[in-house]
Amino acid sequence: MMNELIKNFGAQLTEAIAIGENITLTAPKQELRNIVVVGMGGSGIGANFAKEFTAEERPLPMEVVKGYDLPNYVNPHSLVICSSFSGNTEETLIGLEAAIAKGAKIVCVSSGGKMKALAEEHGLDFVQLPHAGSPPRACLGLSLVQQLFILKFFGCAKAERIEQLKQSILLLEKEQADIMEKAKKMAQFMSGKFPVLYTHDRMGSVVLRLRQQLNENAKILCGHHLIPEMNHNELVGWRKQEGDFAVLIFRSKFEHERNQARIKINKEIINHYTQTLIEIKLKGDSLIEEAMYAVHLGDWISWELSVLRQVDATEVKVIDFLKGELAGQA
Ligand SMILES: O=P(O)(O)OC[C@H]1O[C@@H](O)[C@@H](O)[C@@H](O)[C@@H]1O
Repeated sequence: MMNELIKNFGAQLTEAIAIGENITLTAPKQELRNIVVVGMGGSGIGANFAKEFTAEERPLPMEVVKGYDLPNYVNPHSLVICSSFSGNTEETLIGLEAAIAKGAKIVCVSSGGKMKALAEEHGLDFVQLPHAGSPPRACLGLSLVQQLFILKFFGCAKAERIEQLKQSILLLEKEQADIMEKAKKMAQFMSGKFPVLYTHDRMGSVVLRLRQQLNENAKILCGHHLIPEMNHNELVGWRKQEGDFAVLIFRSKFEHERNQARIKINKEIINHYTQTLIEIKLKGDSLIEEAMYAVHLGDWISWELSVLRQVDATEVKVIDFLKGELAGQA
């Protein structure tokens, strides 16, 4: 059941750190100049988090690819991390094959599938994830933590980030009951409304994650955007809205001070058009702790909404249907 998997998030982070502390990676043959992570859905988003968590210290540019095409600049000076929980996602496998052809330094992160077979065939670094067969989105902790360890190995993440992950586990343990209670209330607040999620640009992965979880677990559409960029477009879109919205603004201690000023004004403006706007203050002493707190709260919200809407949180039959149709057209 999805609620059991959600409940296990802290334990999953612990398991992931133990795996990360023991991974074996090999040094690149060429000096690295850039990083590309290829991954879709629940496996791609781990890279969005890892990119934000290492923004301060990472000396190399990092791009997250969620599609068929690797950037033209990928070459033997690139680190390409391919992340697919099942190891069978079409776009990610095509990206992996392209990275092999371009001679990039490659690390694969997967529980098995075709990705593991390709990694073995080409002698690539491979990080083995456990729990094959689980829904990839319920294994975010596993893939995200491995990406941080991989970045650390290549000199792109501070050791402190792992310590902050450990702190997050303690925070989640402490806050578990409160988070579950909050999630219930939030789900009631959001029920029957179109959720619009906002936060600041240093933690965009948080709202992207919640959007994905609301889509797949609660089976609803959702919008999300970031401040300040949404001040240059989406804010105008509020002017002639007639829908029923639930606006959630995730507040963080790590907002740029100008974003703090922006959020205050944004709230006043949006409140003219909808009264159903709430702020969620994220707990935690680091960006990583705040983000893990938000992931856990958001996952529970998606679960509670699935209960209210009487939908099965686990099934994603329409994605399976789509994949079947695509296979028929190969
Ligand atoms: O992590 P992998 O297996 O590549 O899956 C990536 C994504 O694939 C989709 O089709 C769904 O199954 C998503 O829930 C999943 O996050």
